[in-house]
Amino acid sequence: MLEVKGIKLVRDEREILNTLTATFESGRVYAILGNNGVGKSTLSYVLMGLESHRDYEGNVVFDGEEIDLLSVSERARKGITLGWQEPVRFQGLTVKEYLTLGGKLKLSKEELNETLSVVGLNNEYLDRFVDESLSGGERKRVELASIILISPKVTILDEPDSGIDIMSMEMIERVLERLSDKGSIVIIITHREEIARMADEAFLLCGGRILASGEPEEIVNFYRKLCDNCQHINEPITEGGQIDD
Ligand SMILES: Nc1ncnc2c1ncn2[C@@H]1O[C@H](COP(=O)(O)OP(=O)(O)OP(=O)(O)O)[C@@H](O)[C@H]1O
Repeated sequence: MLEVKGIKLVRDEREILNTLTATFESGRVYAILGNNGVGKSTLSYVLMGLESHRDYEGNVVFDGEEIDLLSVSERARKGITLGWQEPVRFQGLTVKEYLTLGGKLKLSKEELNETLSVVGLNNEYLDRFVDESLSGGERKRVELASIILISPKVTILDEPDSGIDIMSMEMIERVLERLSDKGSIVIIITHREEIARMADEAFLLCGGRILASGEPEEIVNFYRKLCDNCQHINEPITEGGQIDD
């Protein structure tokens, strides 16, 4: 279980995250939904433990242990992995080398091929290089395959569809299903309704706090009603007026 307890992160005297509290359980997919600039990526950096984002108040608790003082690599060793918004690029490294972590992961050909098929690539990609000779969408798919093979305990996917065409929503759904079947806590950062709908639970973020949480369909409707034409970015207001602190 991953718990976020009263996280507050301030930049330029602004509360980018504002006493944010949430609980994430194994084998479940969570969508963090919200407009540009509401704090979605910031939350993922706090969970990852990026050096630049460890000056927060509150606690991140993973399987009962406070991990606030742990670095990115220490958290990664505990099984917390982030898929970046930008597709990966590694000069001189083949897809096969990338997926097997340079040979450290002992994987059969079948396992590699099967995982590539989940992300919609065939085995001819194994000898290709993970550089600009692959399209952004192809590199994104390779990265998702790599995350499946690593089997993280927590998978944070920042805009998993960036650089991928609309036809590939099914592929993203297959990836999320595979990760949650393996027992991962999957947290997807998105502003796409189709992706939020794939989750078991959704959180709507605004002004660095959770404005609403619950069934994805419900939250998506709430998001559409409240945020689509929002004129007061990061100043959450409900129909009843300003939200209290
Ligand atoms: N170092 C910083 N100094 C000042 N403001 C910052 C800093 N880092 C982030 N912010 C601000 O914090 C807010 C939240 O940023 P964040 O990247 O988390 O938003 P987001 O919800 O992921 O947005 P997007 O959907 O555009 O990626 C933004 O208004 C951003 O400008």
